[in-house]
Amino acid sequence: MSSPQRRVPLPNASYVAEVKRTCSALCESQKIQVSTTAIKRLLFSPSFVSSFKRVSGYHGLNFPLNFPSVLSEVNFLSVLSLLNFGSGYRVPLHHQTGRGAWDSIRALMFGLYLSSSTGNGNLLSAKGMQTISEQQIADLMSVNLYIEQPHNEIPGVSINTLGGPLYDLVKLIAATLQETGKILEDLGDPDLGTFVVRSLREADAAKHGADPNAGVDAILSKLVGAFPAFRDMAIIDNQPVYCFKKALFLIYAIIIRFGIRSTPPFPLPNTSQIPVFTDNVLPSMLVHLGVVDLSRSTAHGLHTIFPNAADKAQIDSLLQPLPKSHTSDSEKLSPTEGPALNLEQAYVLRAAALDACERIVHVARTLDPDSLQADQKWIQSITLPELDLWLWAVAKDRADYRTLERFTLRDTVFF
Ligand SMILES: Nc1nc2c(c(CN[C@H]3C=C[C@H](O)[C@@H]3O)cn2[C@@H]2O[C@H](COP(=O)(O)O)[C@@H](O)[C@H]2O)c(=O)[nH]1
Repeated sequence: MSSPQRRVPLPNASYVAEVKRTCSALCESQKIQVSTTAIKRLLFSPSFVSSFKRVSGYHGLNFPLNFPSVLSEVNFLSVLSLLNFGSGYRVPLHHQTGRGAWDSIRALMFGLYLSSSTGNGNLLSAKGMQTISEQQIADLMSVNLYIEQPHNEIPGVSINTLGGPLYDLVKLIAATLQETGKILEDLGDPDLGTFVVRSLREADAAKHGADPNAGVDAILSKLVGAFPAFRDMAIIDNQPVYCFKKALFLIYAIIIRFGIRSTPPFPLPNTSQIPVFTDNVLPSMLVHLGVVDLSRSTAHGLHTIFPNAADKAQIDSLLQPLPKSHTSDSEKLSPTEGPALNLEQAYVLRAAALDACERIVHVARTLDPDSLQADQKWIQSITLPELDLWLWAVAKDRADYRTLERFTLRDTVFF
């Protein structure tokens, strides 16, 4: 069988348009349904209305680190985005460290940054990224790379050997750092931040016409063109699909941090139409909240993966407001493993989530203003990144949401 990720052509110049078009087309050909009724049920639900502003307002990208320069912070955010994967290892990570994928990668980034400032050489430079060992990564993430296995010859005796899912994750991280560091070095760039700042400047210089996505297109094409770890795309049933979650996240992280300044240190692209950063959380939540309907999507067996998802009573209960006794910290249950998918299934679901978010924002924007009460008017102006953050963060915000299963895919560096 040919790999879905081999021989995928890069999009033509309109990266953003191609992301949106290919995700929508795949959603449609896979018979995934997103109805306006289901979208409105979410938008006007007590859960959404009562938590949207609070939950989508905290982006969590202000790090308590004393960056010596703007470039150093851009580099930090860029490498963080490069490593923003590992969702398939959430359960073993929680089991060993009490943290999920995102918090584990953040811990790793802190560790790499802080050890770089103690005279060990800059581990976040192109050269440094190539020197980091698997053991160093494991230590900084507080994961144990050894598993106990029964001794081959001596019954009753077990030995510790390298292995297990977290060893696989650490290998993926090490390989991603090494590969990216090597490419940067070959390009003559001292670090990823330098590459990103140059791309921002070149995107600005090349800006022409009225296309609001021209800037994001230009930066995406540079990141995706240069680094395999950003080439988040596949061919599913002969259709190309482009998600580019980490590259889009990187661009938006820069906007969040530097867009608030009256004079940003470098030109920033227009991100008003930036697609959501589609991972495993977004599609899983949209299925549980009754927006993405998989019941007719039989080609890749998606109709069976979340058996309770179409249960009306469950959807109704999830759309109720957060019960007072169940605030975020009251219960930190260890998550349970959701359905393990293959690459094709995962791309179809991620594409569906990306397209569903486009539709949600479109429905919100086109609500009849006369039908809205004064305290509902804000719904019309929700943005894609706010919706992304709400879906991602609300999944951790309520005890009942925390128990909802997310699908998993291991062995990927894309989400
Ligand atoms: N769509 C979307 N996906 C996101 C994020 C983030 C980071 N969010 C923080 C950073 C900026 C935001 O403003 C948030 O404060 C991580 N992930 C994905 O989740 C995956 C699961 O992780 P966990 O549940 O920990 O195991 C992780 O591998 C990664 O693929 C996001 O924002 N949107």
